[in-house]
Amino acid sequence: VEGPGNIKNRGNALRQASAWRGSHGSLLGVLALAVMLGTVTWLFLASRDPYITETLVRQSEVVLQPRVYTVECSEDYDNYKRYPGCTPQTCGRAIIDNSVTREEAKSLRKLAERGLALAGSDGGASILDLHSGALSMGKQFVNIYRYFGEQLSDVFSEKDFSLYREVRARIQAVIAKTYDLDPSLLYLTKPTFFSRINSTQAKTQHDEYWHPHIDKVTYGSFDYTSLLYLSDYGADFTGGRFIFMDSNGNRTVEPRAGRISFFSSGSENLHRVEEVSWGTRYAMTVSFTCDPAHAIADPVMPITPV
Ligand SMILES: O=C(O)CCC(=O)C(=O)O
Ligand SMILES: [Fe+2]
Repeated sequence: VEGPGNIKNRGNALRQASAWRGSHGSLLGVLALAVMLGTVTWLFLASRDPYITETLVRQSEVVLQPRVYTVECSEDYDNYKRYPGCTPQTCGRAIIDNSVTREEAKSLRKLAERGLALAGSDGGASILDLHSGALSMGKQFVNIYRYFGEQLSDVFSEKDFSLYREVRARIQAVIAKTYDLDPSLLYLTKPTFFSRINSTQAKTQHDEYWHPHIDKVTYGSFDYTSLLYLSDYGADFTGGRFIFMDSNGNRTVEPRAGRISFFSSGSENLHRVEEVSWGTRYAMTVSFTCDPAHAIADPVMPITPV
């Protein structure tokens, strides 16, 4: 309950304010408006993730025809021999969800889980490369074929390797079809690997998967990069979106099990992976070169001596 004193005080204050407003009214109004506008703008910008500008495809969507985004090719390809029918002439990105089934993606994830359970990085990012045999272990890598030898027949089967080959061939076919290439002129190249990422703090540079990079610079032989996602953004993990870093903003792909994202590997497709904040993210990197000298054979089940 306000006493008479308070009412009097307020009366004085109001009188003083109105006298002041008499001479400075319009200036005060403009200032107040500017401060208000500034605050609203700041709140709006601060509430947005500065790295995300546009989502190309959400986890919940199912893309049944390749969703293609064309970007101008960089000059990177000029520094390499050109292979007609393969070297990118149209560059860009594309996403497709029905070339690999979710069942197949699940089987591949199980394969990756079993392989990575043999060791794994101390930091948040582990890889398993069935071609070279490289497997993250602690702060380094081991060669599974040498290190685990015969034990591997308890971990992998011929079926796992044939599934890899089958899926690799289907990815190759969809890339060729989308970019109007001769599929027989694309060759699998290295490295090709499964990745497992969680939110454990990085212990070595190998764990720092989130840095922006250009695959053609990082891996040399790549002309087309593809990623087959083996787990679901939002359900299996959070963070971990794939981000194309264009000069006019970022464009993201939300991983979905069975989703293939493929793109030309030059600097027109600078990209990074957002840090995983919760859960575990599995993916498979499968890339192709136009240069037969950089071709590798499909991984094969090691023959165990009898
Ligand atoms: O896992 C991803 O989404 C991208 C990985 C990547 O950029 C790479 O392997 O070069
Ligand atoms: Fe990459």
